[in-house]
Amino acid sequence: MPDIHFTKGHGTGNDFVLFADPEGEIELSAAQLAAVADRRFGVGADGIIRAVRSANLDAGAASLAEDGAAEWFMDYHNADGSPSEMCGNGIRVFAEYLTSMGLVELGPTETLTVGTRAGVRDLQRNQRGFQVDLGRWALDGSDPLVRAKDVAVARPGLGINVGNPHVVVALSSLEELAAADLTVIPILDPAAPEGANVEFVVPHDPLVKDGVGQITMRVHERGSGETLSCGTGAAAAALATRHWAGPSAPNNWRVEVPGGVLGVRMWAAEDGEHVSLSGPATLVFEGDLSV
Ligand SMILES: N[C@@H](CCC[C@H](N)C(=O)O)C(=O)O
Repeated sequence: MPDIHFTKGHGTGNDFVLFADPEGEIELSAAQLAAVADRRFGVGADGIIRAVRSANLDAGAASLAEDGAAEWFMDYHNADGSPSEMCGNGIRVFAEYLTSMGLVELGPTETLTVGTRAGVRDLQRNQRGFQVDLGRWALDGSDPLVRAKDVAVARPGLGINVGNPHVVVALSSLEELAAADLTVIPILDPAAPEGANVEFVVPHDPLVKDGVGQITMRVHERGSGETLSCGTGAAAAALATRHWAGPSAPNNWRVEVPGGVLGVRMWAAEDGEHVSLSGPATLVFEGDLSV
């Protein structure tokens, strides 16, 4: 039964339990992770993040750290104990955690490279908190019909991968968005074999203000249920809205989520178009638990 010193943090209300396991000695089962994330019987969180040195990952995971390019690996699990490839809010909070715990030193203009199951990701501090390059994105062609409880008719969804899988659905008004019951898992047709995070988005009218696209979204996260924010989901929602809006749509987006505001930017890199996410990263308290 390991004793774990943890830190609780959040990014726009998407909250995490973080702990350091530099040597890679702590393997928690899905049931143990879910018990920590439980909001009544545990610490409570949307996700659990273990900080492990890439050099100490087991052989399978080590390939994901891309030959040690990143000193630290973000081992991310959802509230139900399932692993995910990537977490856009979590990786910013992870960067804040590593720096504030003195596990890495990061100058104001330096880049921190973090290993994830989706590959390595680069972060820098900015005026919002941290910016992370989520890398190349792709339409995944899944495009299921999506039915959410208390949304009158099934809607067409756009499947987008930003390191992890998303389906984005447009709703017509903020009233309709508020009425959706996202405590119930939205039904996808066809079903996604690996599951998907589902974002419901309302484009603002006018869509663009001062050159920046404006949307509001809510999300049902795979493995965690409705959360106050999802960073990769915000990126997917902005990408989907730009796709629907056509060629004149901007590359900078302001995404309102129930827990705050995130910034999304699409930009041309040597290997194709990347998408970046900016937002706050806040550490709240520390504690000890026996798992
Ligand atoms: N909240 C995260 C996404 C966490 C993982 C997701 N639930 C999945 O299973 O892919 C974010 O901020 O991106």
